[in-house]
Amino acid sequence: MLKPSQFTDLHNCRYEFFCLFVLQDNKECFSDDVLPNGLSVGKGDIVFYAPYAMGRMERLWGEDAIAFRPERWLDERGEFLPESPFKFTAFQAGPRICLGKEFAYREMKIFAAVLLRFFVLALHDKDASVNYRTMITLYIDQGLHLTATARGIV
Ligand code: HEM
Repeated sequence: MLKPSQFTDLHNCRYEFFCLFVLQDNKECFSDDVLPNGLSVGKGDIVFYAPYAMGRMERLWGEDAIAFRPERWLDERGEFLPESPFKFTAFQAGPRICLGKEFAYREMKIFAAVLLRFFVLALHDKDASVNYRTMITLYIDQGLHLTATARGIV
């Protein structure tokens, strides 16, 4: 059985993953407007934003922005500290924020908890380089080959 702290760990990992590996999205302007940085946009303009780039910006996340460091989502007591969805944009923000966000997190945690409860996973080839293909959705080039060994059930 996973302890609550391990669920927190899974939650941090999800955040860290989505912060680094969501590519891009776009919006169409409903009316003429001015963005917070002073840029004017007109009705019908399409505005693209790039969570992939935002997730790597040191200005937003600090000097170690590029590092996979799930602890960054914890406060000093080790409790999960959610970030503004306008900064952590994987699920977007505002009235059209992803309706399935919590469902998606729950689903991923249950899947990971069950998988890790029954199997130990190890890289098939520890020396192989792991790269992703830059496409609309990111996936691992050539796949990530793992060896799954059943855990002894206690
Ligand atoms: C990792 C998984 C997911 C990611 C990264 C994700 C991300 C997003 C993003 C970026 C949007 C666009 C929001 C906008 O246009 O401002 C969105 C919309 C939406 N998502 Fe998700 N989503 C995920 C999973 C799910 C799941 C599992 C469901 C349903 C069970 C779901 C339901 C929706 C719905 C209904 C909308 C439209 C909301 C609206 O336009 O009002 N999503 N999602």
